[in-house]
Amino acid sequence: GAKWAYTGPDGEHHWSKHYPFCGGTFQSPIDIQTQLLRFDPTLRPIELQNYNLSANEQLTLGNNGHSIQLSLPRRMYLSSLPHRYTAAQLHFHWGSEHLPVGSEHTVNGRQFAAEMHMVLFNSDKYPNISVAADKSDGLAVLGVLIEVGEFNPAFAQFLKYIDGIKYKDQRVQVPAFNIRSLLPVLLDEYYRYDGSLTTPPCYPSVLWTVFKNPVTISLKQFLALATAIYSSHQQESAPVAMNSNYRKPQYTDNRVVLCSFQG
Ligand SMILES: NS(=O)(=O)c1cc(-c2ccccc2)cc(-c2ccccc2)c1
Ligand SMILES: [Zn+2]
Repeated sequence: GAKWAYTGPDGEHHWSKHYPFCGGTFQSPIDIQTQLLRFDPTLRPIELQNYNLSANEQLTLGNNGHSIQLSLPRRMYLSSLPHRYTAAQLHFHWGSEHLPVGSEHTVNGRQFAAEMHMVLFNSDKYPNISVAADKSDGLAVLGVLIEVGEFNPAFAQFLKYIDGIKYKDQRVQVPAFNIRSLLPVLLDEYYRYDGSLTTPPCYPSVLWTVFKNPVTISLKQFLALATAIYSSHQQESAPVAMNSNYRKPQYTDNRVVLCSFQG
C-alpha cells in the first residue's frame, strides 16, 4: 500500500487520503477516562494457552520500518473470548530519547513511555490473519502499557538481539521464551472496547483489551528501543531513527469503555 509515517506529509492527518478507514469511526487508540468506565461482570480474566514456549524453538524478530515485531507461534491462543483468537505477532510503540512518552492509549490524558500490542485473529471464523484483518470480529489486540522503572528480564530476552534488526526489513531468529512473562501479573484487570488497527489501513476490526496495570522496563531498555532502531534501510545514506511511532488518541464518540474490575 501507499507509504505512511508518523510525521510530515505522510503523517497521521494524511493517512485517510490513501486509507479511508483511518478517517472513519471506531478508531484507536483512545484516551481511557476512568470516570466514564462501565464495570462489566461478564469480563473474565484473560487466559492465554501455550504461551510458555521452549528455548529450543525460535521466533522471528523483525524491523518492519514502523515498529519491531516478534512472530508468535499459531498454537498460542486466547481462550477466554467468545471465539478462539490465535496469536500472530507482537510489536511496540514508543517515544523518543528526549521525550520518553510513546504509548498509544492514554489514561486520563496520561501517556506512558511505550506500549506493547499482541495481535491475535479469530481462528474460529477465518483461516489466517490477512483474511481476518478487515472483518469486524476479525482481530483482538492485547495492549500493555509500559513505564520506565525496574529492569525487565522478559523484555531482555528479545532486546538483547535488537542490534540485528537496526534497519528496515532486517530479521533475526531468537530463542523462544515464556511470552506470559511480557504481560502484567494481573490478567483480570483490563479495559475493553471496540476499535481499530492504530496503523493504516486502520480497519475497525479490533476487540481491544488494554491491561490496567503497566509493566516496567529500565531506562537502558527504553533507550535501546528509542535510539537503536531505524525506519530506513541499511544501504540508505541518511539513516532515519525510528521513534515516536504512536498514533494520537482518536474520538471515542458514543463508544463505552468497559472494565473488568471495580474500584
Ligand atoms: N497497532 S496495531 O496493533 O493496531 C497493528 C496491527 C497490525 C496487524 C498485523 C497483521 C494483521 C492485522 C493487524 C499491524 C500493525 C503494524 C504496525 C507497524 C507497522 C505495520 C503494521 C499494527
Ligand atoms: Zn500496535
